[in-house]
Amino acid sequence: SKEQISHDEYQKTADWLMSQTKHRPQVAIICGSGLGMLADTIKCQDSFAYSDIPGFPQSTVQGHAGRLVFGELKGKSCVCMQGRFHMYEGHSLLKTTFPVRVFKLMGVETLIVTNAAGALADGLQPGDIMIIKDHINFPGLAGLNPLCGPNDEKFGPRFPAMSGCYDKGLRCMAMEITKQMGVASLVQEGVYAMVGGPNFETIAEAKLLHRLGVDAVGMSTAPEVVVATHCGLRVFGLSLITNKAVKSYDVSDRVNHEGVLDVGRLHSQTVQQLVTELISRMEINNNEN
Ligand SMILES: Nc1nc2ncn(CCNC(CO)CO)c2c(=O)[nH]1
Repeated sequence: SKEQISHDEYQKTADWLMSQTKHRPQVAIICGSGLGMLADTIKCQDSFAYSDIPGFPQSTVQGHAGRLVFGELKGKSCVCMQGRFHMYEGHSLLKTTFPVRVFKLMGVETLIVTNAAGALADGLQPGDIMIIKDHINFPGLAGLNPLCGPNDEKFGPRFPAMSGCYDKGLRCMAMEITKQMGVASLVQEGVYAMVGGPNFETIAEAKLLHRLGVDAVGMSTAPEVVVATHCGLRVFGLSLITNKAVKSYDVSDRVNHEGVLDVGRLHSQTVQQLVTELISRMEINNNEN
């Protein structure tokens, strides 16, 4: 039978975390492959290994630490996932998106997701940043969706709309920040596609995705954004482009994870600066929860 996670299980994890830290985060950040050092810039940290958090899945991918870091970034209370969960690890989509609902129950209002992705658009090069304008959730289109099963009305509606799920205001703010950082030439908006993985896509699959209007491809992010949108979080997403997807049979290039992590480490500074500046500028509703 289909795995279900009860509201109480989310609540239990949220309550445990709120008993362990005084921080009440307004912003949650999910760090993608090689981008975990963003968490290291958080001030007054309280951090927890995923293995110590009741109900949390375990990270198994190189480049994904497995720590939940609470603290302050530019005066804003944040929680950062140093290491995310992927469908290809064998986690159910309920497990990969479990933290999002826990963040919601802790009072988080904005989710920032980052990932490493392969470029399909010709104008995107390794080291570039793609601000996610929208996504295509291929597993979700085939019914691999974290919202499948009974709907929990306490989180959101049975049939949630997804149009405009990547907040326009935050996207405009981010574009403005990249101009002021002097890196606007490395940044563009685009469509992100999630594929299941763990294998990288074939040449025919890369050509198909490109033909379908996809700009960057990865193996994460869409499920977390679907769950975040369902429960009313504001979402901002970006992809660090770590390599170009192979779209031609004439080349012998092959993508590998080590290369993905190398580019991630090389360019994590720019991602970190952009995300930190975005957090410092975003208005936060100081409504008491
Ligand atoms: N061509 C291509 N290049 C990529 N660079 C990063 N990713 C995202 C997947 N990241 C995995 C493997 O590095 C780890 O989560 C991809 C991808 O899916 N395809």
